[in-house]
Amino acid sequence: MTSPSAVPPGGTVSDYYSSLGPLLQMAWDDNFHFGYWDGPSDTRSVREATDRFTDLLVERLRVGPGDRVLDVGCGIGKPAMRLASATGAHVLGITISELQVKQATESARLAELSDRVAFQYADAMAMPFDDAAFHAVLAFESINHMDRPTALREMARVLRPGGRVVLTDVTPPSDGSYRPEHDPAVVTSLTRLEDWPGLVGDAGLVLDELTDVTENTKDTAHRMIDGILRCRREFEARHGVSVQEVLNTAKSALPTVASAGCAIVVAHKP
Ligand SMILES: C[S@@+](CC[C@H](N)C(=O)[O-])C[C@H]1O[C@@H](n2cnc3c(N)ncnc32)[C@H](O)[C@@H]1O
Repeated sequence: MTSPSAVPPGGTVSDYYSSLGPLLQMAWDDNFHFGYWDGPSDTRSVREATDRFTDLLVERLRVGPGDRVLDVGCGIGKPAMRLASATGAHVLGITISELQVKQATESARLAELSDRVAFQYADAMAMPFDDAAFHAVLAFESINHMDRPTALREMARVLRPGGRVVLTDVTPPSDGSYRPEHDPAVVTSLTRLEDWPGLVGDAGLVLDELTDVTENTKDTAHRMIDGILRCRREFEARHGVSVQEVLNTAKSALPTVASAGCAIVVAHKP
């Protein structure tokens, strides 16, 4: 477990996760993404619901043993390890945070998956990989931190013909309250669900699925708040930093995510 550091003014995505990551791990899970529940009668825990969401994306990748999958914005590696275990594929996770590379690499070593799962620092908007290097690309709740057209073009470039891109995006609250010009966040931006067919087509990909899963992910916000309240004392004792301080430094992204929706996008390279 690492200790949080403050996000400097104008801080980067990497600063944001250095600050919020340790709190997310304690209050939520090592999966840094939304949970997926079938409805009010679904009693899955946060761990189960976040793994479930991973499984729903993994099945859409359609990969198997020997395939090479790129996990764009891999967090601390939990989805990549689950993907490799479930499919037998080789997975390379990239993130813009050196700290996450370190944590994810250590987790893969402990899980004895280092022969098939690796992590490296790389910017998804300028990837250091050859064209057509991967059979499939996963981007789980990471493209909201990127310039979408640039990131999608890069994903299309490194993908083999016939390969699939499977991603989730955070969508604006349906009440129209999201105002990009009022959001000082440098770390996240939202786009409407209706923009996705155009984004995919402009990147040279063919859209296979666009599903609004907001009804399934909407419990994420209140469960995360519950988690933060539950671990508050333990977090502050362990890290010597107040939870409020962490939330203040991360607040550029939190108000939007708290009432945001979620979409699954699947596309392939012709
Ligand atoms: C919400 S987390 C999701 C992590 C992981 N996919 C998961 O589901 O647990 C967003 C991730 O995107 C990464 N990220 C954001 N911008 C990036 C960029 N330009 N290049 C590579 N990774 C980036 C962050 O470092 C972080 O790992």
